[in-house]
Amino acid sequence: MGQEVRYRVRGGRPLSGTAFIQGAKNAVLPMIGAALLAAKGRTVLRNVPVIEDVYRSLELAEHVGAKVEFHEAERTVVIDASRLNDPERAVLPADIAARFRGSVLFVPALMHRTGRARIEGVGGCNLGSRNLDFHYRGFARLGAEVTEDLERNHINVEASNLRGGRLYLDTPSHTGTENLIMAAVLAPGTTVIEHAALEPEVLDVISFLSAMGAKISGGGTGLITVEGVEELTAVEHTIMSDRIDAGVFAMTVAATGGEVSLVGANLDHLGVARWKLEQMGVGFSQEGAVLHVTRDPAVPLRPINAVTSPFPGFATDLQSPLMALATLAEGESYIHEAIYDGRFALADELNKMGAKIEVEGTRAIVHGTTHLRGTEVIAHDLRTGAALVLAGLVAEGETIVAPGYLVDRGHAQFATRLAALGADVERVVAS
Ligand SMILES: CC(=O)N[C@H]1[C@@H](OP(=O)(O)OP(=O)(O)OC[C@H]2O[C@@H](n3ccc(=O)[nH]c3=O)[C@H](O)[C@@H]2O)O[C@H](CO)[C@@H](O)[C@@H]1O
Ligand SMILES: C=C(OP(=O)(O)O)C(=O)O
Repeated sequence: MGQEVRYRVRGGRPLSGTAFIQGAKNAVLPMIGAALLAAKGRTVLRNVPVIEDVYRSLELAEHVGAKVEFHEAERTVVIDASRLNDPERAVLPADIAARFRGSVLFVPALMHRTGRARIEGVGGCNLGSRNLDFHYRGFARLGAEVTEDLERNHINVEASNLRGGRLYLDTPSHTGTENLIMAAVLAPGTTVIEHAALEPEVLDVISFLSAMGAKISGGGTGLITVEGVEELTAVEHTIMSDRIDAGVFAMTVAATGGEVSLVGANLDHLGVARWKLEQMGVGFSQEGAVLHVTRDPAVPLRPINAVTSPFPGFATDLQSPLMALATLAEGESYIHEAIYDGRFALADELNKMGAKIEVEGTRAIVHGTTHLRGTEVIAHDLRTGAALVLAGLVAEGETIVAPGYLVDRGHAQFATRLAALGADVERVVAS
């Protein structure tokens, strides 16, 4: 992982001012994979967040044969995938692919462009069991041959003859839906995906693919139909704003108190999280593309009950900052994590800071109000890291959150953007 990054946070300041919400991590990653489907021209992606997962994704794109430019100041990525046709290079090596979940989103382009893919590792946040069976079984139903090399822990996909088919997802998997759409767009015939994901990022990916020439209908209804086309064209697309980044900033304001404008945030994309935060005492008002968030620090936060579920339910990625926020509420909050069985590693870290959280399986009770004290805590995953920075901003004294790489996987310029609101937070790099 190279340099050691940590976040040093000192609590006690209310936040005020303007924060710029980044482009969505979970939209740009599938779009980098989708850009590789275009055999001609150059794809231009705008509003790309400058985060570690995007670096990894671009490294992977180069590894398989695409030409990539990342103009960071302009938040623009240019991808030329015209020479991506060498089956020998159709490999997702563990040293890159195991560092982020989005690596699995390269498989459809490799299948279509080279006829095969070898997956040597797929990473992402360590959230307990995270299967990819819907992806592999879906590829197989579309005509691919998927085999597992148990000795090496590799998955081999041979796909010389993809064609449309009827698919059903047991749960509406977010990347599963994107991956199966991408596998279907260039496969002759009709593909139907039942019980498809409804997340706004999935719809953004559909609109990107549609601009490229794909024929996709039913996005946002749970029943998606794809008519295979012969080729896709490289286009320009502006990535939607990141609803999880927006939710984390809104919850941080909820924790410290204050008034903040979130440029680019869309209240509708917060789904149920919006209503939960309002019940806790947070004020929202949307003015065009700017979301105003207020919380009066003199009025105690109310406790909350939340169950994570696919969009528009309470987003699992916002469950960690909600848990940190609930430690400040007056009374008992109940959280049921229904998507990932490994998301509660945060509770022990918050307890080290003085929180009182009991975990039983996938349910947690947060006893508030607690007075948080700064200490050294571990970011077990991306959102745990962000939640601990949030907790540090209301804790007495200094909180050190490490490894910072995990926060940097998904939040761009996190310390800089919080500091612009008056927070005392630094990203420290030890060599
Ligand atoms: C890169 C990206 O977009 N990541 C997001 C995506 O992850 P990701 O797409 O991996 O999440 P899924 O929606 O696929 O996972 C949801 C649940 O379904 C299970 N499952 C999923 C696929 C499968 O083949 N078999 C299976 O059993 C998973 O173990 C999990 O319990 O959606 C999650 C849920 O909103 C978010 O937390 C992640 O930030
Ligand atoms: C779980 C997350 O990401 P990933 O799926 O990339 O691990 C997340 O964004 O919180």
